[in-house]
Amino acid sequence: MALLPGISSPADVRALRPAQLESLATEIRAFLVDSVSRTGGHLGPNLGVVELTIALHRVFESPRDTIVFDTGHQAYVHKLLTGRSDFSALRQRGGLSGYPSRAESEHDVVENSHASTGLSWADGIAKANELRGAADRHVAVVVGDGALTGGMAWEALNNIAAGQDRRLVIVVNDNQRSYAPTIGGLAAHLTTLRTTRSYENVLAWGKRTLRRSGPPGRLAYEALHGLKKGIKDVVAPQGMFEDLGLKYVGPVDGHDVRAVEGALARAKAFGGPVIVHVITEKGRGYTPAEQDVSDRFHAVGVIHPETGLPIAPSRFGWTSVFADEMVRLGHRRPDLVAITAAMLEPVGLAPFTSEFPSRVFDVGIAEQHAVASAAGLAFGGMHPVVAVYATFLNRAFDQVLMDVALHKAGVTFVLDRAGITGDDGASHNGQWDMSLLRLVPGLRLAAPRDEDTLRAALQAAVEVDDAPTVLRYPKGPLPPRLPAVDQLAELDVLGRHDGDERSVLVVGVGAMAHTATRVAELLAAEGCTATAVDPRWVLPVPESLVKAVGDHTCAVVIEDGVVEGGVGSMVAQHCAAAGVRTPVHPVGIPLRFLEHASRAQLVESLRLRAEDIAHDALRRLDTPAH
Ligand SMILES: Cc1ncc(C[n+]2csc(CCOP(=O)(O)OP(=O)(O)O)c2C)c(N)n1
Ligand SMILES: CC(=O)[C@@H](O)[C@H](O)COP(=O)(O)O
Ligand SMILES: [Mg+2]
Repeated sequence: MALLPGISSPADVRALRPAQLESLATEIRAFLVDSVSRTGGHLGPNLGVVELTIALHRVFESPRDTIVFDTGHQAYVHKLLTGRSDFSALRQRGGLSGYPSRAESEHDVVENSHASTGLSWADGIAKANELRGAADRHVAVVVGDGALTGGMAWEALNNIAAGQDRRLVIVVNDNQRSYAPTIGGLAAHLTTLRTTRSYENVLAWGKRTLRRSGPPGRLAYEALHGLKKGIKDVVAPQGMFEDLGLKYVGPVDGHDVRAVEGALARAKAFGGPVIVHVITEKGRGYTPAEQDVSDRFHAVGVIHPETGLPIAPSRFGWTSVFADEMVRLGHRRPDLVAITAAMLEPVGLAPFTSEFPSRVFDVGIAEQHAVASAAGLAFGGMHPVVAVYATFLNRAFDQVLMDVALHKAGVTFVLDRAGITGDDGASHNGQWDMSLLRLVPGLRLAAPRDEDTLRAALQAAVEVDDAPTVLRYPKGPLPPRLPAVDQLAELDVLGRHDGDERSVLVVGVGAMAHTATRVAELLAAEGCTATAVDPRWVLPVPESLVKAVGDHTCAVVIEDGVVEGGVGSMVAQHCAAAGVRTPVHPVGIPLRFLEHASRAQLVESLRLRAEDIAHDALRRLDTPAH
């Protein structure tokens, strides 16, 4: 009889007999493949943590004990074991979030999908437990080998090691991958730890046989055991974790649910900070994922469950244009180098890597290091292009400001997934970059509207060697080309409609230029005079844009970013400073976190569709100024 339908809480998992656990794991894997192939999601990471998550909920008593997932994309099994079995609308409005969600369950804690913060959360929770007289409660945190390459993880480990009495179990989910194989010295160290598994097996044999063969055998075993410590130090210098004062348990086969349960129970019994090193396989148990060299089905769209092939082939998108133009520029500019933070394929640097393997640096999930090292590369005479998702640049703002801009370094930042992305939830929308980066002296930011303007912006950006330059573009397929019909200084005029005295300047930032063009048409249909323009470079605000605003009775600035401090607010500020009295209305994302939904649903609910913007503009125009 199927076990999964009978699981509605961790207590049900703990009530299972050990002999039932492998069957439960098999059922969960089948569920994940069947369900996630219909909705899309992080199939590979979750297939790799089935046994681990079962063991976690058998050893720790959530929510009395706290279980934290770093990045959280691997929490589907946790959701299944904590009473959430309807994955039919995963990552869709009204359905389960693709990450932990407190609104969904008392078992969920960290909703932030930015990697490498889990250990800090765990440190804080363990300190709070101690201070609130709940020191007997345990905190377990699952952190991937990729997330461990983030600097915050090491800041946290340093602090966790200082709390020797805090009940904190760090589960290193070592599947040797971020998207691609995890890079760096840490990955190498984890590898040496993994290779000691053979010594563990020899030692286990020694324990079983030698110790049963009387005093000589016991002596032999003790010698072997001492040798093992020596060997481990030689083969796998335990120092990194143990020198930090952290006990180390492992490596453990992460797909042997009883072995993981035993290791977690031992770690829990220590009563202090312990690392449990669990060896897992991303995509485990699903051949298309296991055979996916690129990223073991890290994140898939809707796929054929039998083959793993995508139902809808991915279309030529913004990322592909960047990828292509980078290669073209790379041939022309030997000083051009590229930096990725563990997302080489997703940001489009694979073609550049194929052509110029020595000129690409994958720094791991380490955006702050990526930016500061870019300042170093620029100092050394290179022109770095740092390619990250817009939302992940947030954590490297200080490095952009103080390491790049303060030193007038010619570094180009390419921000993919800028604006509303939607289904990955609140922390993945690239909505803050323009409001943040407007504060950086000397920084120049371009928001291309189509393929031609993206190529032109990248070409121009890499020519700037005395200031940071930034390009930002959205997720997904390219919109049609949108050629200018005229020019107003450096402003591309996209549409010009003569009408009555109500003259509206409609400014489209980046991909919103397409919306702006439509808004102008709708306003013209209502008799207004309407001009749609795209400044292309929006930071600093072009003077010609301020002048164009002054030539109209009102202006609307449409951007796929936070309105607070965004381009629209800057245009209004510059107009006020220039004595231009034309009212400027910023239109964009309000100052709040967006629930997970499709981009289209969020655009509609935020009234960012052309018809909504035109309607609101008309209402303002027809409302007498008080
Ligand atoms: C700060 C930040 N940068 C980049 C990402 C994108 N990202 C999401 S998951 C992931 C790889 C995580 O690897 P790992 O921690 O080993 O987890 P696994 O998927 O292997 O279980 C990356 C780079 C992110 N979530 N946060
Ligand atoms: C958690 C994670 O992997 C994210 O970075 C996200 O899933 C990216 O999704 P896209 O690459 O599809 O935008
Ligand atoms: Mg990993």
